[in-house]
Amino acid sequence: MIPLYAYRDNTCDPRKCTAKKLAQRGLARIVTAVAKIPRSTLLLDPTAERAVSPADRHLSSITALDCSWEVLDTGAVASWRNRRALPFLVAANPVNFGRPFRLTSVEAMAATLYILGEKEQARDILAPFGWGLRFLEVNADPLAEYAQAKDSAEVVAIQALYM
Ligand SMILES: C[S@@+](CC[C@H](N)C(=O)[O-])C[C@H]1O[C@@H](n2cnc3c(N)ncnc32)[C@H](O)[C@@H]1O
Repeated sequence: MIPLYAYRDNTCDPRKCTAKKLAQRGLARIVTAVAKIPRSTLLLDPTAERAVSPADRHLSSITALDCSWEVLDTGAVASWRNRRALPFLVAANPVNFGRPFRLTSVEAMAATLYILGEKEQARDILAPFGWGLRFLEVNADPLAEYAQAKDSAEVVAIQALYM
């Protein structure tokens, strides 16, 4: 099991916040200050240059930046070493259904867990959401391929086949 964190700045609607729901169930831990984000974590940053890949298996935890897309500013975490973007995957959540790359925090964390080989944990965190397991169904083919890749470069090459 890989520990999950979400940095929350309270800019997203708390009623729809997927990270908050995970924390309420003990499936993730919320941090409210950038300085409290573990330095060794795999930080989910859509603007990062490197893609998540099985080569990240050694990293100690996964952290999502759980804020509104409108205010997402990754400048404050630019110095974190292990920032990663997810490769092409489509959202299954009702707000952005079918939209590539724009995932909720729980979808992003589940995709990362799946690529790192923690498939059961990925299912466990998606299960509390009505649409959650649909995310794994609609992305079954790319997720299976990304999980077999050697490194970030191979993940990026596979992603090109889906775009
Ligand atoms: C912008 S927040 C939106 C949170 C949303 N309100 C919720 O309740 O889940 C989504 C976060 O998930 C992660 N994420 C989503 N899509 C991603 C992608 N394509 N690559 C890397 N991280 C991603 C990032 O940490 C991003 O900041």
